[in-house]
Amino acid sequence: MSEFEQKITIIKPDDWHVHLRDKKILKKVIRYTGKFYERALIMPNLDDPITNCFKGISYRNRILKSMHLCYQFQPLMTCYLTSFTIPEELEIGFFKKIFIAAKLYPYCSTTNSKKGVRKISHITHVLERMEKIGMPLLIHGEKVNKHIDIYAREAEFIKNTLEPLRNNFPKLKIVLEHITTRESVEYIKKNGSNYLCATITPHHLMLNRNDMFAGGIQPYLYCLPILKKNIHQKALRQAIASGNKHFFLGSDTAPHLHKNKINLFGCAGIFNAPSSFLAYVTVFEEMKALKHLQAFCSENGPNFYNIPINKKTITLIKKPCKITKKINIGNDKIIPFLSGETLNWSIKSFPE
Ligand SMILES: NC(=O)N[C@@H](CC(=O)O)C(=O)O
Ligand SMILES: [Zn+2]
Ligand SMILES: [Zn+2]
Repeated sequence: MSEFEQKITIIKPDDWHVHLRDKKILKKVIRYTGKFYERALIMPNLDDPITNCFKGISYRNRILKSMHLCYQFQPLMTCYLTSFTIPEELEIGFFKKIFIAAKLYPYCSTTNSKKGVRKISHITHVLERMEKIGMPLLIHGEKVNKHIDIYAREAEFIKNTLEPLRNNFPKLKIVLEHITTRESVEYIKKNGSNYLCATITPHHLMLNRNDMFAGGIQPYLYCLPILKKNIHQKALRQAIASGNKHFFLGSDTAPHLHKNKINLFGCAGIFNAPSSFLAYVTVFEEMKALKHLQAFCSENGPNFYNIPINKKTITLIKKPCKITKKINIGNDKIIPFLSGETLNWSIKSFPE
């Protein structure tokens, strides 16, 4: 694939980190993931988190019922770990293909993580079982307490939590979700394997913390882990441009209603489903690394999760594409990442 190409066809991508929420929001946002992605790994942090098989099955059914005819994708479910998670429940969920992974939210680290895990020692038996059965552990990797600087949470987590966890469970498959720092990139470059990979979001590739304060505070760019300094953004961009197969696509599309974004104590999360794929393409092109686009979007993820690579393809053409300005939801709205902006690439054809 040359850098001057006007048309690119790649294997249809999957999104390995998606928040769809529920009810009204689910119904409105779901089509945007279906427009670009063949499969999506659904995060379990609903207001009432998905903590067992029963909740996993009913949430998947609600997702399938909300699916738009033209824009279908396969939802792959995850289970939310708490201090009360029962290893047998996870094992049944994994073998019955209800869940393909379990998610670790450190207590109070992000949206809906109040039922998260306070100490790794509380889930030792769960992790032992996951290691034994080959069930991947997905991690929101931030160590949060009032003494740790918000910009240092991810590095502290790697040092104080992830390192010991990997030493104790060397055969546990782990995805460090939405990495944001140079230290994390280095860590994955050094230790990445079939047991350790990381996802990277389009907003952490395109933005740094200056953008959050450009022309006044920008609540729509507030997400967790928070946007970091430009040196970290640069390291993330170089990581994907290097073609290292231990990084893959996880958009962390995280819709929140406008009123909750601009509120006092506004919520963290960026809804990027309408723009995520085209944003990734833009960054790969800027980095002159389009030859690695397909592996990042469509191969490295399934290889890690041990599932087949998609058969369908998606074709991009070099034609301006304007990103949806807003999505109305009742009397409120959700504003997407890159709302109203024009990107250089459009989708040419949707696979049958
Ligand atoms: N990324 C975010 O800022 N928010 C996510 C949760 C998460 O992925 O940490 C959300 O659910 O809103
Ligand atoms: Zn997270
Ligand atoms: Zn997320």
